[in-house]
Amino acid sequence: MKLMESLEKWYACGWIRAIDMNLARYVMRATEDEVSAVIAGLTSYQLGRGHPRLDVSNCWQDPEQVLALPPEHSFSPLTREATSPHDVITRLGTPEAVLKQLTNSAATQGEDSPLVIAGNCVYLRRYWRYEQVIKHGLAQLMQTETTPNEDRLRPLLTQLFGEPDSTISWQRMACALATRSLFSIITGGPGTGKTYTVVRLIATLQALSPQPLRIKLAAPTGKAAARMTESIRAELPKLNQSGIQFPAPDEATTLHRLLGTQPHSRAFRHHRTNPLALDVLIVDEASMVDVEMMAAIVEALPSGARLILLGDKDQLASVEAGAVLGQLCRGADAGSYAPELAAWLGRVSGQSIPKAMQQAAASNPYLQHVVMLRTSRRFNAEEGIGKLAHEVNQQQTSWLQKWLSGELEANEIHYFPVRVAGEQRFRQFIERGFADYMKLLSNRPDNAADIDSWAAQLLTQLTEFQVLVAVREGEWGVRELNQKFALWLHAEALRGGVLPTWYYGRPIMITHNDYSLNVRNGDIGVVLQRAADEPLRVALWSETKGAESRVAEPKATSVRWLLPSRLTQVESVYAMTVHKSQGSEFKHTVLVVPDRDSPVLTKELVYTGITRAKQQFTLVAAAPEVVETAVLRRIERSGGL
Ligand SMILES: Nc1ncnc2c1ncn2[C@@H]1O[C@H](COP(=O)(O)OP(=O)(O)OP(=O)(O)O)[C@@H](O)[C@H]1O
Repeated sequence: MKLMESLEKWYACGWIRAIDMNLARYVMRATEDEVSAVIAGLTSYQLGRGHPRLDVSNCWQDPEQVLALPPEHSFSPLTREATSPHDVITRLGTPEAVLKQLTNSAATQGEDSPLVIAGNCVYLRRYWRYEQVIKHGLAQLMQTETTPNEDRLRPLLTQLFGEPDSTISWQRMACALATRSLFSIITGGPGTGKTYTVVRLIATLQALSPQPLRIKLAAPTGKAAARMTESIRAELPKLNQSGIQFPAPDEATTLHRLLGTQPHSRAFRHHRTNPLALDVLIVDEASMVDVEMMAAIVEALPSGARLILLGDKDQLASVEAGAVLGQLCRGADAGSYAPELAAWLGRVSGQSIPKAMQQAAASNPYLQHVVMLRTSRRFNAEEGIGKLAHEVNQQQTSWLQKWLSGELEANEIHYFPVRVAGEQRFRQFIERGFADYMKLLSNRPDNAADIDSWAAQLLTQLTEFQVLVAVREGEWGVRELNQKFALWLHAEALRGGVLPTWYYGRPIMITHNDYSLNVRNGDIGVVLQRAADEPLRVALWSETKGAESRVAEPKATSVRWLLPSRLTQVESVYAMTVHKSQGSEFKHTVLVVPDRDSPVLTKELVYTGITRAKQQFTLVAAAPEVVETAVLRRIERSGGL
């Protein structure tokens, strides 16, 4: 079989996407070179899995593993006829021969060729360009020195963080470091004080600037932006009470809104020649930002503006290509600061950077601009959610095994073994979890004036108990569990046992952006009737007002109503995927791990699930060994930043 025929077979089996095959066919027509065509198809396929490039040497070492082929659940009868990844790779030639052939191919030559080679890696040109924009943009920001006068900074830090004591305050260090250049990252797990620090950083930057700075706050999703606004709103009065006054920033907005989406176009309104009007851009939940968005942010920054990224580097990366924050923070746990920088930080903070964290030449240059916050103020690192999150993040399974086997008593965290999803005990658990929601649902006020606040209560109630799942399909997938939960919870109302698409009390998640309706992917709503004789309507939070509203002003909660017929892409949200839960927190978070292992079960996924919990976390899993295997698997995203 010819190489292209093998690829066609993979496509017919559903192993690769139409877009991957079409690119391979296009390159084949344009170059008549099978090697270039197959590599183009594989590069596109890897992109669909979140990798901005195909790492040839890596892939050649273990093609099945690197390409995750054949897929876990390949039901196509054609599968038996498909050539193995190992066979296809071997027939392409050695990595050196393939790279040489690609270098001489029309597929990589000229400004408009579809592929680019960089070292041992192959990129689709667009994604190579995104990485270049980020690399060059960040390099420029990092090189722009803005080191303030030490005698001015030192007292400011003391005023904001108190007198230095013997315990190193990474928050103080983060604030100091961010004043030195136009780029910085503050990373840390939940409750480590990223918001606490950034509010003080805003105060510091305003105090150091001769004129008021235009500071913008943004996040990748509407939910994350709303949470950022809330966290900052809660933190501001504490500072103001201690006598520190500074102009409050506007409410956080989504990155899409900030950059200005345009109908039917990937391009934003703000870019290199029409930059944003701001002096400081602070991006929260930066782990969710993919390479394309990061390139757009960097391009749209006006000259002289500062970029500050906040986020948890250990969380799942965006489903789109690239794990930007993870790559920029490579090595942040160990820390690495140049001695000259460490000395300066020591002088302005009154505390010393540990010797082990001082190195003349760090392998990752971004680390000079990264501070990792290490102490959670919300969770106790020694027990409960904090301990579990820590052990999972460190991929330590001995404590986990003890907990899963019931040997350890633990507060806040519960392990609930469930063999099959239909189990009565599981049903009762779910019914208990949604009991308050269901009760509220059955208590619709008679007075029309109270309807909006009742709907707001219901929307708030949906953040009290949330089931998160790892996979979409199968008994433990989001689709089947949502159906099951709906039938359990609404058994009486749905007498025939059939679920209509729209029914009273259905909680929904919007699954795509619709700018004409002002709804965003990830927005949560609930289907209600404002009165018995009224049609069903979807209640949603009214979106934040962006630039018109200041964080210092009290939050005006409002609900808006849409007819279901206007919403074309929604899902029920009794359960949601861990990916969709990023940027949100729930009082009681339940993570459901399927009964069989799969490559999507990773420590990043489990960690992200656990850290969505504010007060209680329940792990539902049929087999503890699947959880352990997941914790031992890391996501390796190839990228060139
Ligand atoms: N140095 C500190 N002194 C006193 N309180 C602090 C300090 N740092 C943080 N806190 C408090 O700890 C809580 C968590 O901090 P914060 O919300 O800033 O964390 P975070 O990293 O932004 O959390 P997340 O992103 O998970 O919401 C807040 O109530 C904050 O006021």
